[in-house]
This record gives sequence, C-alpha cells and structure tokens, in this order.
Amino acid sequence: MTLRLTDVTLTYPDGDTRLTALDHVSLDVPRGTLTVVAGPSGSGKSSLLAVAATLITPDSGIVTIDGTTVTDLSRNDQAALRRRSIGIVFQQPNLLPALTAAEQLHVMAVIDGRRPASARRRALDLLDAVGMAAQAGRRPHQLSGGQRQRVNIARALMNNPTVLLIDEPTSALDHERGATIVELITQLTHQQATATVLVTHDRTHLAAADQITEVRDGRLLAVQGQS
Ligand SMILES: Nc1ncnc2c1ncn2[C@@H]1O[C@H](COP(=O)(O)OP(=O)(O)OP(=O)(O)O)[C@@H](O)[C@H]1O
Repeated sequence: MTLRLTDVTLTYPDGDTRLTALDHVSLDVPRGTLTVVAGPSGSGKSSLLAVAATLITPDSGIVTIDGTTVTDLSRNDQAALRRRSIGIVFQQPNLLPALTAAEQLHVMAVIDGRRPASARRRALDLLDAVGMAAQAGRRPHQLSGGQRQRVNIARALMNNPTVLLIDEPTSALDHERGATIVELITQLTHQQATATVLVTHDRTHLAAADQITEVRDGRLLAVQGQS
C-alpha cells in the first residue's frame, strides 16, 4: 500500500483540555487511485492531510508511505521523504509572482538537485499534461484562477511523487471549472500512478473517486470503493 494511516489520533490544545481533530483514523490509498475525503468545515479534513503529508506528527497511530513508517522518522528524514515522495496542492495556488509557469516547476527540481535539462523537459511535459503548454511563459497575474490551479497541480507532480495530497482544489472556482479540475486530477492520478487524496466539502466530487470516505468530528465513516 502506498499511503497507509493506521489508527491515527491527533489532538490540539484547547484551553485546559484538548480537542480531538482525528479520532482513530485508518485509511489505505493504493497507487493510481483517487480517494475523496468529504466532510463539513471543522471535521478534520485538513488535519488528515497534514498528518499524511508528515507536516504534523499525530499523538498516536502510524503513517506509512511506500512501506516506510514515517511516524518513526526524524523531522529531517521526514522532510527528505516529503520532497521525494509527496506532492501537496494547497487550497490557494501559492505561486511565486515573479516566475513564469515553467519556472514555478523548475524551482522544485532545483531544490531537489535535479539536472536543469531533465527538469526543463519534465516541467514542459507536465504543463502539457495539465493543458498549460501554451502558457508556460506566463506569470501568475497573466493566468486565470483555473489556470493557476493547473500550474499548482503540475508543480506538485514535478518531483514524481507517489503520494499526491490535495486540499479543496476548487474552492476558488465556479462549478464548471471545478468539475474540470477534478477530472484532470483523476486523469493525472491514473497517468502518474499517484496515491491521491483529495479533501473537500463539495459532495459533487465524490463521483470522480475510486474510493470515498466521509469525515465527521474527526472520525472516518464508511470507506467505500467504487467501480
Ligand atoms: N492549530 C490548531 N489548533 C487548535 N485547533 C485546531 C488547529 N487546527 C485545527 N483545529 C481544530 O481541529 C478541528 C479540525 O480542523 P481541520 O482544519 O482539520 O478541519 P477541516 O475539515 O479541514 O475544516 P475546513 O473545511 O474549515 O478547513 C476543528 O475543530 C479545528 O477548529
């Protein structure tokens, strides 16, 4: 299993007590499949992504990625694994204003120490895969919200991650553009063979999923596969 959460509990300080954001959560996500986690505001979706991304260490439970138990690793080793194996798409496309679409992707490869020529090739291939080849030389202010989100998704795939984590990718888009982005995420999940988790409060995205699950008050309700 590429991404596995086993019996994960996460709490935050809340005055004199602690608030349980994730309550004994278990989830398996195989490569090449899309899991949609739906739930209302405050149910624990972002916390689940942050734990899967190794950005937050849970109070208890185990997270494994590609067979490595990440909850056992040092913070440095977690960061190295994150760079190598995890692509994260945050809600707001936090692109760098001065860089072109292609350069947004290059930066990721440079951080990872990849050779410029192969990085340039992969960046252009990915921009093509997200339908943005013609806009490779544009800066964020010259792109629409949907186009920025496409660059954001391509950037997350730059280092060839096995796990792709996506937080509310359509919150800034209208319904039609949102549906197109979810379709694109489904295609990329199959094409790039990522174990993809998309969290959303929008139930219309459930139809795109290979596996759907609902989160309420930090608990995962039934996980169901779709075929
Ligand atoms: N850093 C924090 N400190 C304290 N409590 C937090 C913190 N982050 C989240 N929480 C609480 O944990 C619970 C789960 O929050 P989380 O952000 O994971 O939910 P969510 O489903 O992603 O919500 P939204 O859809 O509004 O982003 C909420 O009750 C929230 O108030």
